[in-house]
Amino acid sequence: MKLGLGLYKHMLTPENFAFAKQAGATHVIAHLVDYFRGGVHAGPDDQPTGTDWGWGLAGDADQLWTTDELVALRRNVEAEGLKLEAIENFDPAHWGDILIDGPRRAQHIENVKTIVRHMGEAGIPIMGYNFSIAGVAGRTKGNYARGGAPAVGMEGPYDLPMPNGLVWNMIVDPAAPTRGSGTIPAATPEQLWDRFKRFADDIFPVAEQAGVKLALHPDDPPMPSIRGQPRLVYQPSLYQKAIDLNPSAANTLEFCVGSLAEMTEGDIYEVVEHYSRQGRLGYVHLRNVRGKVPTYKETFIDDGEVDVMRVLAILQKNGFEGVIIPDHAPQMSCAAPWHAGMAFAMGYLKAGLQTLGHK
Ligand SMILES: O=C(O)[C@@H](O)[C@@H](O)[C@H](O)[C@H](O)CO
Repeated sequence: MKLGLGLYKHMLTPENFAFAKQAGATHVIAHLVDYFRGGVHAGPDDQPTGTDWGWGLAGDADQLWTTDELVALRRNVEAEGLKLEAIENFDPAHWGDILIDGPRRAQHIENVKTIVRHMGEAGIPIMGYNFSIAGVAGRTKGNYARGGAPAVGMEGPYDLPMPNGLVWNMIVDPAAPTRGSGTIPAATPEQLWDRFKRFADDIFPVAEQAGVKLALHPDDPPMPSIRGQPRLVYQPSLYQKAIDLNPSAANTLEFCVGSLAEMTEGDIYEVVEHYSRQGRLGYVHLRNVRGKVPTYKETFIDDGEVDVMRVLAILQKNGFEGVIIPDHAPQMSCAAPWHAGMAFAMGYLKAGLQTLGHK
């Protein structure tokens, strides 16, 4: 097992790569979608929570990530003595119509094929993704964690219908907020699973050929529906449905222990055992929480309901050799809230890995 650090797009800098290295990381997971562009956020280093118009503006629909820029990113990470393990999240501007089965679905499928091929050419092995219509929506922020540290959680369901022009909690039609253009029709769970199966059937063969694995994140937060739209993996057993849907070696999991622990069903240790035994974990988000949806709260990694050391031991027992990242953490009261919170989480994970014999 290897320790990594996830960095948002605006944090992909030599200084933050050096921070990752100093905090004990050997790998980086890079977000290339700018969640903070044109939205309402407490601050750029914070986790995005957004407003009823989501996190902010999606990217340029016509500008896919090129092989050259992916190679440059990988080389920048390697220049600091780290490895680039994965890119996390497609840009809703590039793939949104796959999620809502919109008129540009065929083009968006070609976009994803192109991005996956470019990743293979650039030598980046994993693409983390979150197959969700409403996206990471409905989270709240508060002084939820130890010592009143700012953290993310949920304060109840979030059912406000999604306006047209919003997909995956980001604005894909910049004119929509001023034009007012109605709401997206509610899909059915069957329709969502059909969209996922068609995506899998179209993309996994291309990913296999490109030498890239796709890693599916569970719903965050893992509610059966958010904003009137169904969710795909909101209970642990649904991860198995996603795995069984397509036997491709490219079909792996972005195994978020925090989101899984927020689910109302399952025993987290049995869940970790069940999925790590199958050898289908692309990489792991290892963070801690108290409570379940719709009112869970994120905690410092040592202070939640999950015995993180026990999770590490199960992953080790089942031979997981991939990357583990804290994903996100409560912020700490000091000059560098995000970095301090992340450093605490990294130190804890590093100690846990060392107790299992990892350097
Ligand atoms: O704030 C964050 O970074 C999280 O919301 C992500 O872990 C997100 O859940 C994943 O990237 C999947 O979309």
